Amino acid sequence: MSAPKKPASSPAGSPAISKAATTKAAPKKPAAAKATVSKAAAKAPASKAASKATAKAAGKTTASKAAGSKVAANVQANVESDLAAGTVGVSQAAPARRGASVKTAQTSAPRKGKGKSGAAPGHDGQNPFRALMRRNRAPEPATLVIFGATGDLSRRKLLPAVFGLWQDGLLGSAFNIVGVGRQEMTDEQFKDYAIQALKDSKETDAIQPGSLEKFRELLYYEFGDFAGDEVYAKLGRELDRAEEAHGGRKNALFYLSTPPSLFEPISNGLGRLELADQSEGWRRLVIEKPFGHDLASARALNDTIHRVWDESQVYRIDHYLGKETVQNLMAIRFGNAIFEPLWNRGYVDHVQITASEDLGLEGRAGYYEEAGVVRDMLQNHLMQLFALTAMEPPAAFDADAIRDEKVKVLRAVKEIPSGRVKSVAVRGQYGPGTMYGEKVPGYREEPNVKEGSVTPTYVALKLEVDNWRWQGVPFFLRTGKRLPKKVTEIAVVFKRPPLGIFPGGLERNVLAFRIQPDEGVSLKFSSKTPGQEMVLREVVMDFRYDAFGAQLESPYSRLLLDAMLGDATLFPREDEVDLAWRIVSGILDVWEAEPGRREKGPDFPNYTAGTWGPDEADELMGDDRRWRRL
Ligand SMILES: NC(=O)C1=CN([C@@H]2O[C@H](COP(=O)(O)OP(=O)(O)OC[C@H]3O[C@@H](n4cnc5c(N)ncnc54)[C@H](OP(=O)(O)O)[C@@H]3O)[C@@H](O)[C@H]2O)C=CC1
Ligand SMILES: O=C1O[C@H](COP(=O)(O)O)[C@@H](O)[C@H](O)[C@H]1O
Repeated sequence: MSAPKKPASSPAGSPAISKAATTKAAPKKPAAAKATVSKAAAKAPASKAASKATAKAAGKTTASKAAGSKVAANVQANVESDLAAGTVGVSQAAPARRGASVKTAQTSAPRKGKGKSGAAPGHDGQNPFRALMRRNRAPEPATLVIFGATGDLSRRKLLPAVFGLWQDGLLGSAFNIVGVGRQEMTDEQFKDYAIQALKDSKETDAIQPGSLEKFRELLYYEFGDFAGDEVYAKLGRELDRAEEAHGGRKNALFYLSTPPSLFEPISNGLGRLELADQSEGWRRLVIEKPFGHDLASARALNDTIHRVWDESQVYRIDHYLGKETVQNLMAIRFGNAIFEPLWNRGYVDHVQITASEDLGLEGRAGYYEEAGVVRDMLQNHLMQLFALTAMEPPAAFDADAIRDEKVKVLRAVKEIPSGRVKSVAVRGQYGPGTMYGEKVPGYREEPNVKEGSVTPTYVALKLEVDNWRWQGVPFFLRTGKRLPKKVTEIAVVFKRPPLGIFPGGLERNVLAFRIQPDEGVSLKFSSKTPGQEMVLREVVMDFRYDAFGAQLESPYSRLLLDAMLGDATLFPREDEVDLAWRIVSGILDVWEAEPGRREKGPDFPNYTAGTWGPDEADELMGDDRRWRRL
C-alpha cells in the first residue's frame, strides 16, 4: 500500500505521484468486464463528419471576420487602438501570478484545435487584458476520479480539459486522476490510452515539451462492476495511496461520465463504501447530463443521490454554463448600468435564443433515440440560457444568489399544459439534404435509428413569463440538428421607435450575444446613410471577444476547476433542474403519447437537412416578427 513519495515534476512545479508497482494485484476480470484495451483503442477518436464540420466552421470564422461591416471593423479598430494606447483601464503593471507555463502560453503559438489567437497587443507586445486572466485560488490536493474514463466524453473533452488545467499550473500540487471503467486494463495501459486520447483530441492545448510524460505519471486506473463493492473498495485504497504520496487530505471529485443508468448505482456504491463521507477530506459528485428522463425520474434521481450526498456536494454539469460568453451575458447585464434599464417589457419586444447545430447524429442513435432534442438540448442548455437572460439581478455573484434568481424566473414561466402545446411548440425531424455541398442522410437513415422513428431533432418554443418585468414579452427558443450552420445566440429584440420621422428607419434594435462561434456582442441600430437624403439603414456595432487576444478555455476546464474549488455558481441546483423539467414535461407528454392517444402523428421528416427547420417555426413567431438570419 505504501506508495513512495516522488519528486516534483509537473511544469507548474507540482509534485507528481507515483504508484508503486506492488500496489495493484494482477487484474482480475469482473463479471461485467467485457472488452480489452484493444476495444478502447479501436474507437474512432471523432467521426470524419464531425472533424470536417469543425474544420469548415473554423474556416467560416475567418471568412466571416473578414466580411464584417465597415462599422464593425471601425469599432473593432477602436477597441484595438484603445488597447494599444492603454486607455482601457487595465493595469499592465499587475504582476502575473500564474506559473511559468502560462507565460510560455502567452507568447507561444495558438493552441491546437481552438483556432483562436489574434492577440491585440499593447505597447510591449502583450495584451494588457491578459493580466486579468488568472485564478487566484488553487484547489487543494485532490484526486479526480472519472467513472466511464474509456468513454467518448472522457476521451474527447474531459482528459484534454484536465490536461490543459494541469499544464497551466492551475491544479496546484499533488493532483492525480483515477480512471474507472468496466474494461480490464493495467495502469500502464490506461496511461497509454489517455496519452493517445490527448494526442488525438482537437480540444487538447498545445503540448509543451515533456508535458505528456509528466502528466502520464498522474494517471491510474481501476476497473470493476459498478453494481458491486469491489471497485469502490479499490477506489478507497487509491485515495489512501494518494494521501500517503502527497501528505494532504483525501479530497476527491467523483465525475460520473457514464450512461445515466449508472448514476444511481455509482452514487449508491460510493455511499455504501463511505466514500461520500467528508471526515477525511472533501468529497464531491459531478453528474453529467441528462439528469433524469422526465420530471418523475429526475426527482427520483435527486432523492437517491440525496440519500448519500448533501446538495452542497452535488455538481450537476451543464457545459453551456462553462462557456465564456454565457458568463459574459451576466457580466454585461450586471456589470454595466446602460442595459438593465432597458431590460424589460417597456423596451423589449421579444427575445430569441437559438442553438443551431450543423452536425447530425454522430453515431449516437442509442442515446438520441431515447432523448430527442427536448431532453438533449432544450431542458438543459436552452433553459439555462433563458434563465440567465430573464432573471432578476442577483444581490451578489455567488452560487445561491444566482441560482435563487434563476429559480424565481423559471417558476414564473407560464405553464404549458397539453392543450397549449400545439400553439407554443413546433417539432421537426430532418430528412436527407445537402450540407456544405455534400449529400447527408435523413435522421431515419442514420445508423441504428428505428425505422419510421418519430424522435424530434428540432424544436421551437414560445415561452411566456408571468412577472412584472416580462409580462407580454415572448421568449422564442429554437434548437436543432442539421441546420445550415453551428451558431448559438441570444438576441434581445427591442420595440420599434414610436414615431417614424425619416424614410425607413423604423426597424427594431437588436442586442445580440453570440455564444459561439465568433463570440461577442453586437448592437444593431439605424443610421443615416451618406448623401444628401435623410435615408436610414441598419448598421451593426460589433464587439468581438477575440479582442482580448485570449484563446477561450474549454467549458469543461472551467467547470472542473470550479468543482475542485467548491464553487457551484455555474452548476444548476436541484430546484432549477426540477423546474426546467416541469416546463418541458407538457410538451413531452403530448409528443410522446401512445400512438392511439396522439391526435395525429408527426409528419416526419418535415425539414431538409441544411435548412432552418420546419415552416411552422416561422408561423410560431406571428406576423410581425421573424427569426433572425444567422
Ligand atoms: N459524448 C459527449 O459529447 C457528451 C456526453 N455527455 C454525457 O456524458 C456521459 C458519458 O457519455 P459518453 O462518454 O458519450 O458515453 P459512452 O457510451 O462513450 O461511454 C461512457 C463510459 O461508460 C462506460 N459504460 C457504458 N455502459 C456501461 C455499463 N453497463 N457498465 C459499466 N460501464 C459502462 C463505457 O465503457 P466502455 O468504454 O467499456 O463502453 C464508457 O467508459 C453521458 O451521461 C452523456 O449523456 C454529455 C454531453 C456531451
Ligand atoms: O450536450 C450536448 O451538446 C452538444 C452541443 O454542444 P456545443 O458545446 O457543441 O454547442 C450537442 O451536439 C449534443 O447533442 C448534446 O448532447
